[in-house]
Amino acid sequence: MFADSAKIYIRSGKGGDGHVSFRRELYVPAGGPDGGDGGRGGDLIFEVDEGLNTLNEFRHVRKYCAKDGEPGGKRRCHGADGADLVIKVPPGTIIKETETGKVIADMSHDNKREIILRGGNGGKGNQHYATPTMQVPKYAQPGQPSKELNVTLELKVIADVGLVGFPNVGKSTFLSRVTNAKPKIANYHFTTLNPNLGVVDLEGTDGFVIADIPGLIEGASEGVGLGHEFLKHIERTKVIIHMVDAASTEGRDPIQDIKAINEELVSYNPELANKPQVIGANKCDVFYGTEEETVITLLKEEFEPKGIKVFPISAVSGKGVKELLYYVKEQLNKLDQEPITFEREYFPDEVDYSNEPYTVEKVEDGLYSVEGPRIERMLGYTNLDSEKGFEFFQRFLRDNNIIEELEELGICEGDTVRMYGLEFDYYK
Ligand SMILES: Nc1nc2c(ncn2[C@@H]2O[C@H](COP(=O)(O)OP(=O)(O)OP(=O)(O)O)[C@@H](O)[C@H]2O)c(=O)[nH]1
Ligand SMILES: [Mg+2]
Repeated sequence: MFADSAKIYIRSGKGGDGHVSFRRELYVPAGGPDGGDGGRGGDLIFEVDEGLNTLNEFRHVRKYCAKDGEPGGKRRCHGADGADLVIKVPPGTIIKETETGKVIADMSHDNKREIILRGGNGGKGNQHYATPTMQVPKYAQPGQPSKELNVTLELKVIADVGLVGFPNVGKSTFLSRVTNAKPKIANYHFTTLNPNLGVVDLEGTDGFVIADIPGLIEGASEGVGLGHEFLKHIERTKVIIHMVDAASTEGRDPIQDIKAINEELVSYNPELANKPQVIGANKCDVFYGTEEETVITLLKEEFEPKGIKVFPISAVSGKGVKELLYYVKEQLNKLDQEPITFEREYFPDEVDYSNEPYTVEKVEDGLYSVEGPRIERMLGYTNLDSEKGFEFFQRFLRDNNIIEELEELGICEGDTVRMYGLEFDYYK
């Protein structure tokens, strides 16, 4: 079965915690701190594998986690780094955040490898925290937490040209006529359920790729029929060949058909209206006498003033097909050669923690405590050893009104503030 989308859960590795330990040597009564640093957590990486062309594998495994970093050890022992996890995807895979549908990465063209979630840094061991005033630091930095996300993978067909139209108008017949592809052709609706790709080998040119998109119907943009699943493939094509049953073999009006499909395209994505479009007025071999001229003239009068050229063709006999292909190639050449890529809209690293709660409490006279996941996280990220880190820490307390709250509780100079095993003296 062809899978063109999959939902998975991904997680980077957590950083290993820093270690708290003290040197113990014979004849040395109180050795200094020697707790080692934790290892880095593994990154979660997506990589293009040119040999893949479906997302089938993601049907079986839905959870992907990079390895956590090991904690630091005694005697300055550095914890091992966690292994990265590399997820292989076919070219043209788009990674979106599941809940918002925002694009995280577009794995196509030059983008062959991208780190989607970074592993957490390892925490520093207590060996780093000895200062002249604190000889026995009982604190080590926790490792940075892992990052997790639910993502949706979508495989978009990368073709220069998309064949769109109602079911049964002859899209697959056309594809089989002009390319090496061998799609199923039959006289019923929705013969094609998955997009087929084919390469057009056009004399004197470097050819191009056509995708045969499954039949669209009214309401496709709202998910009716099979359209919704496949409309997204059209977004990536540069030129649209709009196939229509000009001979009305099923009794429908070709002009109304074209208008209906174009409305679906635009309501799915208004930018689709800007793509160059060419009409393949198919099944012209069915006409008798002057019928063809009458219908083609009507089509031309309706669409050519809008810049959409009409080509009478027969996908079965091959009549008119070459002319249409050369015109399509001309349109492709006119376009700016920039490949279509999807811009990044979602940034997993910029998760907003500003709503996480914290508590500021008076434990006893002269002792206060500040706690909460946000505080712990901040301490985990901050190297209090460095001047910059300490400045950041103070600014954080001020910006988040923590100092203000402490003052409201009646803190005085020289009192102690406890945060996750760390103790600070309060001075204005
Ligand atoms: N007379 C005639 N019949 C055609 C022509 N092109 C296609 N057909 C017939 O129309 C029917 C549908 O053709 P397909 O190529 O399967 O149509 P499709 O647009 O791919 O259909 P779906 O995959 O169902 O959307 C088949 O019976 C074809 O033989 C043509 O140029 N002339
Ligand atoms: Mg078909």
